[in-house]
Amino acid sequence: MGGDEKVFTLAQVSEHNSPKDCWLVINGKVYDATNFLEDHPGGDEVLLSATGKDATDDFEDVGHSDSARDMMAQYYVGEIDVSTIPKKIKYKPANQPHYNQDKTSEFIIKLLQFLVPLAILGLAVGVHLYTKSS
Ligand code: HEM
Repeated sequence: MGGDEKVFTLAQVSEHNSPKDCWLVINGKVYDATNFLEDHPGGDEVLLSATGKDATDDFEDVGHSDSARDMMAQYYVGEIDVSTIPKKIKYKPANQPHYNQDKTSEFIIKLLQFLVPLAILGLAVGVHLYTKSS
């Protein structure tokens, strides 16, 4: 590129957010998809809802084909000033309480699962022997 490409801010791109004027930001580039809206195999609604933001993730999530990527060149209008795109908020999971670290209760349950049937069996044998002898 000769360095003469237009650089738009996200605010400028965001103004083009209607079916008659639809611009998209994908992989740092700005596309005027207005004439493509009707022909887009994924429908015009997804494209319109992808305006006013960095649509890279939405675009990539679909897993567009190489031919779809080749088509993009004809809609290219310039670059996005990346400093105007809000930084992605990384999801940071809250510190989870380390539950059940104490394995003692688990061990006692296992022990009981073994001992209780044994005790019942022992009791049954005891009762049997007792009733037989008396
Ligand atoms: C200028 C930009 C775009 C072009 C040239 C384009 C082109 C295409 C093409 C050719 C297909 C057919 C399947 C394929 O070949 O991969 C397609 C499908 C699709 N596109 Fe796009 N697309 C663009 C942007 C977007 C964006 C930003 C989104 C999401 C917000 C999107 C969502 C979809 C969906 C949901 C499908 C349908 C997938 C399916 O039903 O199998 N596209 N697109």
